[in-house]
Amino acid sequence: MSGGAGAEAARVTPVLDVRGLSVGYGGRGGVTQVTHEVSLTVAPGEMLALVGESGSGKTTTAQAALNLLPQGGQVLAGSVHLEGEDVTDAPASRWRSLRGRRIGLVPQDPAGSLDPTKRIGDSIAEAFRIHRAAPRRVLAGRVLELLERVGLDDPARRAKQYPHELSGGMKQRVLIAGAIALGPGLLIADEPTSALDVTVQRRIMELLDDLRRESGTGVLLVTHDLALAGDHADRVLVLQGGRVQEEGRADVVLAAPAAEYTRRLLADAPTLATPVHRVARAPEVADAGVAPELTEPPCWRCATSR
Ligand SMILES: Nc1ncnc2c1ncn2[C@@H]1O[C@H](COP(=O)(O)OP(=O)(O)OP(=O)(O)O)[C@@H](O)[C@H]1O
Repeated sequence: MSGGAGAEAARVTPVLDVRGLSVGYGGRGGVTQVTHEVSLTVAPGEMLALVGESGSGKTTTAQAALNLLPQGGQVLAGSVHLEGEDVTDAPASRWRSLRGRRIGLVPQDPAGSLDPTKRIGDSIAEAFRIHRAAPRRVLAGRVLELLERVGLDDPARRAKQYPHELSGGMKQRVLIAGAIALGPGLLIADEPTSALDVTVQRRIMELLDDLRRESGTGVLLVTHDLALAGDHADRVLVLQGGRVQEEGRADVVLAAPAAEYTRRLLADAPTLATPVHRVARAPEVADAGVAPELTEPPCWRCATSR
């Protein structure tokens, strides 16, 4: 776990405040409710992990917070506040402005999320262009700064490359660069590392940790991976069948879960048996092209088993 926003964070306005959110899917034939009065907050600089088995409502909750529910999805009750602004019923035009500027999205599939016909630099510049957020003369420099910020070596060369010339981890770094381009207060990361191998996965999570520490960006992490949540999130919120089962500090909930459902999830989580975060790093092999970096994070699992 890292970040340490904790109690201090509770006193400031959350970057995301979801209250009593119920979502359903359907049409004329009727609506099936899939989440039930879910409430959560993400403070500046904090990472909250939404965990739960497949179908528990993690993605639906994150999509509702972004106002990006798929067709047929509808908010049945509840509210969403972004940095104190009630955006529950905000019009589409307001949401277009909020996404990118105030909320960044880190997608699950880096390979499928970049335009294969666009150079990396142009993809990142797109965020500035859409929001008219940087004059043309400074755009190239801003793109290079971002590529450097997310740990890519030789930013000038990377900016000219196409997605197929980059590894999966590097593509995810590019997408993170695009997501943070306009300095949003909140990043929503839905299984951001599930398509990556373990070593690269860990370095991407460390990058997210660094960004939130340096910029105070809050992160809502959607993951089915309890080990990942335990190693990186400040707090976890456990969903089952669209209902909150428990919520609390990640180290506390995962070391001593109060809910029977969380105990079962932990018992069924094979990765918890192996401290994957302690796997020896071989960045030059697994994540070539990424600048060397980072120190060893503290380990809640080792601490609790000592
Ligand atoms: N587009 C959709 N249309 C109808 N039902 C949907 C749709 N998307 C999700 N659901 C339903 O909503 C419920 C919650 O799904 P959701 O994808 O939010 O769960 P999840 O916890 O993110 O699962 P996973 O980890 O598999 O992504 C499930 O019952 C699912 O079948």
